[in-house]
Amino acid sequence: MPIYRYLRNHRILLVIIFAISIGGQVCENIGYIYQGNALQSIIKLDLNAFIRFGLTEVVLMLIYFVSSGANSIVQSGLKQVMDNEIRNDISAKMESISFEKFHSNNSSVYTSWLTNDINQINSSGFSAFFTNMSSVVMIVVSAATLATVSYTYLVTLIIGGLLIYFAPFFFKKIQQRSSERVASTNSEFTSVVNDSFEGFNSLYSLNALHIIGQRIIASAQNVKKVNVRNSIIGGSVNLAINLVSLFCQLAILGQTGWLVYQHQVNVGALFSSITVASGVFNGLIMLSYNSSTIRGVLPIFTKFDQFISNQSGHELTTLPSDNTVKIENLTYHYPNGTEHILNQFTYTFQSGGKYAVIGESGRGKSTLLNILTGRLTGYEGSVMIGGIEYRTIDPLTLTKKIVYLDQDPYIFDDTLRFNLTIGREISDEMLMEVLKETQLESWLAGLSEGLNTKLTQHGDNLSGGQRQRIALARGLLGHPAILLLDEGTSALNPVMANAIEQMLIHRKEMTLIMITHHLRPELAETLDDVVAL
Ligand SMILES: Nc1ncnc2c1ncn2[C@@H]1O[C@H](COP(=O)(O)OP(=O)(O)OP(=O)(O)O)[C@@H](O)[C@H]1O
Repeated sequence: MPIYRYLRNHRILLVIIFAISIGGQVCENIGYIYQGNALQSIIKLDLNAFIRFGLTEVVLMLIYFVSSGANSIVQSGLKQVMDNEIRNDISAKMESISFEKFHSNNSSVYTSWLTNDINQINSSGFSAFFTNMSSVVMIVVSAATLATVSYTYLVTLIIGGLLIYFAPFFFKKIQQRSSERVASTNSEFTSVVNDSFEGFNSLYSLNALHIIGQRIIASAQNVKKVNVRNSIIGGSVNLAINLVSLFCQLAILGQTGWLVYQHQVNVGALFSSITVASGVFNGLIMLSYNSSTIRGVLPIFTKFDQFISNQSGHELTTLPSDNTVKIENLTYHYPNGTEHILNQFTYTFQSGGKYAVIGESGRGKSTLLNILTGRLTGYEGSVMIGGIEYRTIDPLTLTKKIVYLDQDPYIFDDTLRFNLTIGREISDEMLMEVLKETQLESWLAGLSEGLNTKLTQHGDNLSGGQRQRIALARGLLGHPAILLLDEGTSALNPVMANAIEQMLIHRKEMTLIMITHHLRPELAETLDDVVAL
């Protein structure tokens, strides 16, 4: 089972938790025996023995409470560690995910994985495992305690135990389906909430902010419905187990009554036996219930594993020095679309050449750049860099050479420095140089905290032109061999746009392919070619 993958990494802590559980449980059970002895003493009117047995029981119970408390502290720390291990595993796989694979889900789905799903694994997986561990200890220690009173109890315990443990297996499939429904509805809900808030600006201008509440409430109703259904299923399983347990406890009561009647045990032992026997059955109920809860989190792991395992099998991770991009008979159609885009397009972009791509809206300009950057892979025809077919190259390797700046560059909720370096080691001198090239120098001079100025997510505290230039600056800092610009200067005034375009054109080694809707004559003159789609 996948949760054991994570538990196995912490064997020593698990042994400690197990040992504390056994110690605590032994104390609790001996405590019950002393309680029975105290009762028996008072029946015989032996006050001294009653106090002695009573006090011993109190001490034993205190030890049990302290050990339980200590155990839950250790368990809670360990659960957090394991939650983070799962998050790390998913994040690590994201480092090599293909562009298409990532976009096969809405980004809020990943948010839901790392929040809702991990919370569910924590509460229904790891917590249930620890409860199971103490249940097993409770069952074994309590059964052993009962056996010291009479071996005949063991027969009833074994039959009852099997019935209680296996009762939920009748509900296994229905429970699994219900838990899959809960996980997918939770992720849909996160997606709707995200989408509604992301659309705030558009809804605000349309005076339709009430739509946010409407969509969220409609989706929340679904969450409620599947959770209620899930609780009904869980409740039915519990009811079945509790009925079996009640039957078994009655059997133990009858058996104990018979032993007392036969003078084989005294009234004190009868009292302890019934208390300890209820411990066995409670342990069995918890074991059975939690085992089915653990099975319920399996679909979450299956979902993670399926997503993670279907990575692309491209082998090539180094590229030739020749950066000529040769396209032959290229046609693409989106998996969810019907039309053929770029019908049999053939063209060669020379290494170091400067190109503009023009064409009416919808002709496939952005699609072409997405293919050239390796983001879209399922094309027909051939695309080669330095004579090597793209299909044989790992798409992430292509991004080492090719930088693509799309129409909507993302600004992180972090400093200007981070937004430029993205964690790369780059000197301040180099940052200043690129800021000068992208005409951001005078803007930087006005920032009180300079490179350490905080930018907000999506760059809400920036103009469209500033966002474009920051994105261009961080792209140039990667020293791309090929720069693909999708309307990269559209938000700039013509003077600034011209200055930046000329700076890019003067980078001799770099191939520049830029989509533009407004090809100014002075730009067209300086280009090697204008590709019309
Ligand atoms: N993710 C997608 N799924 C399905 N169809 C898409 C997708 N993206 C684009 N298309 C379709 O592909 C066609 C080409 O789109 P593309 O964005 O490449 O055109 P474009 O020439 O860049 O347009 P624009 O100048 O308006 O940006 C369009 O008909 C568009 O509807």
